[in-house]
Amino acid sequence: MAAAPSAAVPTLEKADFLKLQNGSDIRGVAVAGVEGEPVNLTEPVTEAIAAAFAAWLKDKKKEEASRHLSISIGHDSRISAQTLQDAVSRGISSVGVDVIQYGLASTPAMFNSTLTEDDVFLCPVDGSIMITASHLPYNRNGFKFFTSAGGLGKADIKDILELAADIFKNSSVEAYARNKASASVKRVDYMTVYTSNLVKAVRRAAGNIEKPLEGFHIVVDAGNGAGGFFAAKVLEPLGAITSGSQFLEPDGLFPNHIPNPEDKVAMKAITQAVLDNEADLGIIFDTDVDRSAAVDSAGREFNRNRLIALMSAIVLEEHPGTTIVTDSVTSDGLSTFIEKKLGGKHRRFKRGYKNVIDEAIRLNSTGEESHLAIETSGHGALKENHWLDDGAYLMVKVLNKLASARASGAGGGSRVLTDLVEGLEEAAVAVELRLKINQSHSDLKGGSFRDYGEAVLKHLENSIDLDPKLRKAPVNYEGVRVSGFGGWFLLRLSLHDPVLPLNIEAPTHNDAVKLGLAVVAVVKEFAALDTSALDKFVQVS
Ligand SMILES: O=P(O)(O)OC[C@H]1O[C@H](O)[C@H](O)[C@@H](O)[C@@H]1O
Repeated sequence: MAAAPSAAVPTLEKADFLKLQNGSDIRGVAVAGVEGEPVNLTEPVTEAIAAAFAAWLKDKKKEEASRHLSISIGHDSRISAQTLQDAVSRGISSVGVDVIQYGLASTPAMFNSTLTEDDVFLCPVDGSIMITASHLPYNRNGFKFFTSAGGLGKADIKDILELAADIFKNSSVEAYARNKASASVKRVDYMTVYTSNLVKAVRRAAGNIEKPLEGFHIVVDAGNGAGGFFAAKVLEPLGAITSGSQFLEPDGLFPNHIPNPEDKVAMKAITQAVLDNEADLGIIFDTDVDRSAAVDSAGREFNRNRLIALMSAIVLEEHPGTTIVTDSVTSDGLSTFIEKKLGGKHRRFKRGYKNVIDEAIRLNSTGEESHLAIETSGHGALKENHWLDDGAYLMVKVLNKLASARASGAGGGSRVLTDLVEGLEEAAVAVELRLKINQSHSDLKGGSFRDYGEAVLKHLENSIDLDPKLRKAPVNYEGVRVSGFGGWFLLRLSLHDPVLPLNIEAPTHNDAVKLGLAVVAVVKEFAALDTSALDKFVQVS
């Protein structure tokens, strides 16, 4: 609220607000009841953050000061969604900016609302807030912010949180009431606009056929997140049968599985649904639908490297030779596939969806053409779709492929997709072990976990230089990536957590252990590092 601190609201410092930053998102605990996780995304904190975003936006748009600005708000299926939506609305209104509530929505739809030109739906909005904590547990929640230039970056989020701390401290009840009176709150069914655009995109690609998916049986698993719309509002109008789709109803306790295409249990659930229903294709989304994965009719998963291979094949058919930007944990097999089989260029960049998208945009600005930025996590953005990070749009590209293959007489089912990734070499063993840094350990000597992690990486790098069986990757943008024993490993700092994730891929468990041992030798010297996961892995049974 311009939240007037009261006796009931504890004093919060700038540092408390800054702790809510998670890269380019804001994340916190919004629901009480989990031991050791006190609520820090309270209503007053939320109001202050929303007010800060609105004030930041007003500042950016000063030259348009004569008109009322508007911000759209959407949320996923979390149980704290309603409370936070109301608090966000109050915060925005307190600065005199209009609020347009969309209700249950997807993250990409929110960004889209800053680009859509449609007066009836009060679009385009000047800014947008998605209330979500992606796949995190039910007690968390958070915010993602957009303008027509895309998602806000780390630096902007930091500015907004600093401003929120000031607003929280200094606001007066009078100013709040005055500003609020001049702002309006409206509700709009924007998801109808967004989904009809997805439907139109598939129809257009199929040569303006009304039902290009007629006869295809496609099951959707929304994991009780916000993605249930995809079955009734996208697939069915296109003619697909969607019976057997599951967990489409929003339920913020996520009773069936975590909505996360990287999660093994989630992937098993959609795979089983495809097989049980003898469907042509399965589609799964994360909670807020900016990530997705698919499963073919034989139960083969298109997630992680395989999803990237599939999307690369589709995009490289349309744009021969283009550069595919991916995150850092992608496999060697994927690089070979993109470069040798598909004739594209692979830029293995850093982890983080914003990092890969920004890198693709940067490459284009330097004259290197790139049409796809995608992470193993299932985040993916295409140039043709305004670099919008959209799991649903990735699936639209997959549907286009199915429809066009059938139109050109190819056999039915998802065979065409399976064929597209033929030749992708996959390691028999692929693991991710996450080594925690104990931040209160004396070995940190008062320094930050980042400095400590960097010291581990430096030491590892030096030790690799001394080992003739190991070879450092000649081009690498994050952490230490090393080849050897027919495989590779990457040790890097987590984007947000005091953790060093270690990815290992190798042809056999034995080879993977040999790679793991090269890391063990180094990390053992760092007492604040919890190496138990790695120790367990290298103990060959
Ligand atoms: O660095 P990590 O801890 O593995 O996390 C990396 C992940 O962080 C967030 O979830 C981002 O949304 C992802 O884009 C990113 O891949």
